[in-house]
Amino acid sequence: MFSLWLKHQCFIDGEWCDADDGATADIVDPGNGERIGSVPQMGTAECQRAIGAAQTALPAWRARTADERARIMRSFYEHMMANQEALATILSREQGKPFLEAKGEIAYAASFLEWFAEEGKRAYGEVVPGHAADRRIVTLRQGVGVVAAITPWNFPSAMVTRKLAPALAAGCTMVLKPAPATPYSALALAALGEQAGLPPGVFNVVTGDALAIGGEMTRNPLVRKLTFTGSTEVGRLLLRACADTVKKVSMELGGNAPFLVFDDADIDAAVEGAVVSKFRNCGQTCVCTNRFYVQDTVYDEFVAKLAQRVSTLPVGYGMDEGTMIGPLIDIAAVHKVEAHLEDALAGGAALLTGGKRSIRGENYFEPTVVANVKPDMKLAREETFGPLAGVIRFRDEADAIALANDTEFGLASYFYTRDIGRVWRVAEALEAGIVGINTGLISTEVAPFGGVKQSGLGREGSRHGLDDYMEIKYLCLGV
Ligand SMILES: NC(=O)C1=CN([C@@H]2O[C@H](COP(=O)(O)OP(=O)(O)OC[C@H]3O[C@@H](n4cnc5c(N)ncnc54)[C@H](OP(=O)(O)O)[C@@H]3O)[C@@H](O)[C@H]2O)C=CC1
Ligand SMILES: O=C(O)CCCC(=O)O
Repeated sequence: MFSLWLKHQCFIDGEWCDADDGATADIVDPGNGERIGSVPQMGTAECQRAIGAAQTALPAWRARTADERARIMRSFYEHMMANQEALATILSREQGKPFLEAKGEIAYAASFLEWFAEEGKRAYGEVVPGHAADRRIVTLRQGVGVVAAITPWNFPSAMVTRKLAPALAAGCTMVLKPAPATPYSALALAALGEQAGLPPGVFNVVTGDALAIGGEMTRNPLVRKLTFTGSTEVGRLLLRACADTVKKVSMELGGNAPFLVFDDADIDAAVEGAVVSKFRNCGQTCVCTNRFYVQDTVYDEFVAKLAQRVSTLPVGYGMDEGTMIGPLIDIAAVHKVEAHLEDALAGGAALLTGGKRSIRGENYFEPTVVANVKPDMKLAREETFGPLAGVIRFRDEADAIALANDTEFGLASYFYTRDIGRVWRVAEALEAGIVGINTGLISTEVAPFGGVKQSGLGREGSRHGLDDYMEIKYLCLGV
């Protein structure tokens, strides 16, 4: 079953194909260094063909009723769930996350198809009271057209469907460039979409050179929207590149999530929430907590309990039973964690648990907790994207809010308190698109996911996620 969905070719206009020059790139399991296989290393010409195919497929896909599209999407969802274990195996092997987490990601990824299949049926327009007795005003919501998508390696399945599902529901067609480290989950989705009945050209996947493919996607006037998840740095480049053809854009960029623990919080619950929000996917999630702030009076209790809990998290290969912390994606990611830890320790932080590479292999790093962290240390200023938790003290509510907002990012934030007045005050004051209150897990297909400040533009998931793939047209009727 694993190999059935392991596709080593790209998918353009309903055909499985190689790069024009036959070039390929090897894909390696980050957990054991084994070569899984190789995929085409495509460039400008192949991407241009994929965009052409998406443009050709657009009129017929757009002309179908929402219900016809929904039936195919529902079948796509069912194919995913029927193959959940095989897809999770591919995901865990190419990305490294524990198999159970990978299974969870497949269900999460599939949920977008199910949810948007239904939401597409509710893409209502409106009748606006006219401005003159002989005029009638009506709005239509129409799909934006051909969409280009660039997705990251940390959620190789869910970040695809979170973009693909609303696009399909809106009547759009898509060309996807998955991250070079994790193409197999995306290629498996192309195969499942084909089985579910997506017509040729509606969903195309090209793997290969980021600059060549990204360049074509941003330059080509047929592409009417670019949707991207990745770093803020690359997001800025893509935004600039889209300016010449004035594309609609969605940007899910970097985060620097604060996690506040007030003195009235349930500390044990806060520790559990902290572990979930920090160590999910080995800390490689844009909504992972990056900075913990704990009120003076409960600081010692919180750090002691957190360190104790973190020291019990089993590190191991993703496919091994019981693993909760898998490998990082590559050695560069390990170096980033080490640099942040070194900077903190040099500045006087105290290591409570972890602090070194694991004996499991070179991409493995022990889950780590450091106390006495200062707000100006690297681990609190930059996204670590790894299993390193640094804990900072705060005095009072105003202090906590000021510290939390002292960043150019604004994606997720979390806080624990049992004071209902504080719940409202802090939730309103935090500069973030997402606020987890007494929970460390905020992701679901039904809620609008996205950031403020330099964490991005637009929302994914929920009814707002459909809007990002639609344009409003208004009709002015003389009667
Ligand atoms: N918001 C999020 O979910 C994510 C945030 N990050 C953050 O970014 C840091 C770096 O991770 P990284 O994987 O390098 O993320 P990047 O943002 O660099 O890459 C994300 C995707 O964009 C592609 N890309 C890069 N440059 C271009 C370009 N000029 N045109 C088109 N596509 C491009 C990459 O391909 P290629 O690799 O071939 O360059 C990859 O597929 C992480 O440590 C983390 O802090 C990373 C991943 C996800
Ligand atoms: O952008 C990311 O890092 C993926 C977020 C996964 C989620 O929805 O929680």
